[in-house]
Amino acid sequence: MTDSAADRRDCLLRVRDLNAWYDESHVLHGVDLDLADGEVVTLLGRNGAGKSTTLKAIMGMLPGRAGSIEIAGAETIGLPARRIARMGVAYCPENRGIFSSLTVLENLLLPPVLQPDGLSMDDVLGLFPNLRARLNSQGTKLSGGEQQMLAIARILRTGSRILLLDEPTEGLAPVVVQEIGHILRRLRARRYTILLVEQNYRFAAAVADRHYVMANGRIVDMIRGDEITARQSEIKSYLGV
Ligand SMILES: Nc1ncnc2c1ncn2[C@@H]1O[C@H](COP(=O)(O)OP(=O)(O)OP(=O)(O)O)[C@@H](O)[C@H]1O
Repeated sequence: MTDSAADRRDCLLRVRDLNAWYDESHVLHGVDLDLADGEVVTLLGRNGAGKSTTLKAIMGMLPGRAGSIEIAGAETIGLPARRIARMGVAYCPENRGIFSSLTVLENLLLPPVLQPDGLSMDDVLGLFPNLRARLNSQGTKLSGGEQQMLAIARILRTGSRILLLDEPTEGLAPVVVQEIGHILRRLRARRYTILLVEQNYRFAAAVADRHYVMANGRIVDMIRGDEITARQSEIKSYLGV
């Protein structure tokens, strides 16, 4: 991986030799990855490869981590999650983290606005018109797709510009997956920088600029968006599909 001063300047998120542990269990073994400002990149890989752990480590949610994670040139490896959030990083967990006893509006208002360029409520609801119609519905009444949209919408208000999204399409019907894809393309057009964990490489191909493949806690390959068709059989074998 190149590492000149110019490359580092262009890099909004730069991860080097990232190691992570759950108690005694060593799960990440030297992850290296880069995201340029405005890039959408996926982490592909089989179950247990370390994709979710990579997102959690970048967000500062794992106490056991070592290596380097730079955000816009600032080292964050020793910082707690709340400080990393203030630097403009937001994490959307696989379980979506919607509070079922709160309404859509209350869920939307929950995370604090941390950066000046957070979207207004009107902007957010413009991106997610389904949510506008359901503002007073309780979290439990939402479909899986609506919950996913709410989880993404909620972090856009905070002003974060680096979005870490863990499997946003998991368990959703194909038509809803398409809607999520449409939203991610709109966020890309607005130059959000997105690192996305995905199992569905066809979906990944439609939304991302590049793809890192993970196995056994390491990045084992990088696939450019324009290579995905030519390298399809290789990708299938990486993913075991
Ligand atoms: N809270 C935890 N405590 C202990 N081990 C964990 C924990 N979470 C994940 N692991 C282990 O860490 C490894 C990496 O898991 P991770 O969730 O990052 O994989 P993944 O690539 O995201 O796959 P999946 O899609 O299955 O979540 C796996 O071996 C998993 O069993």
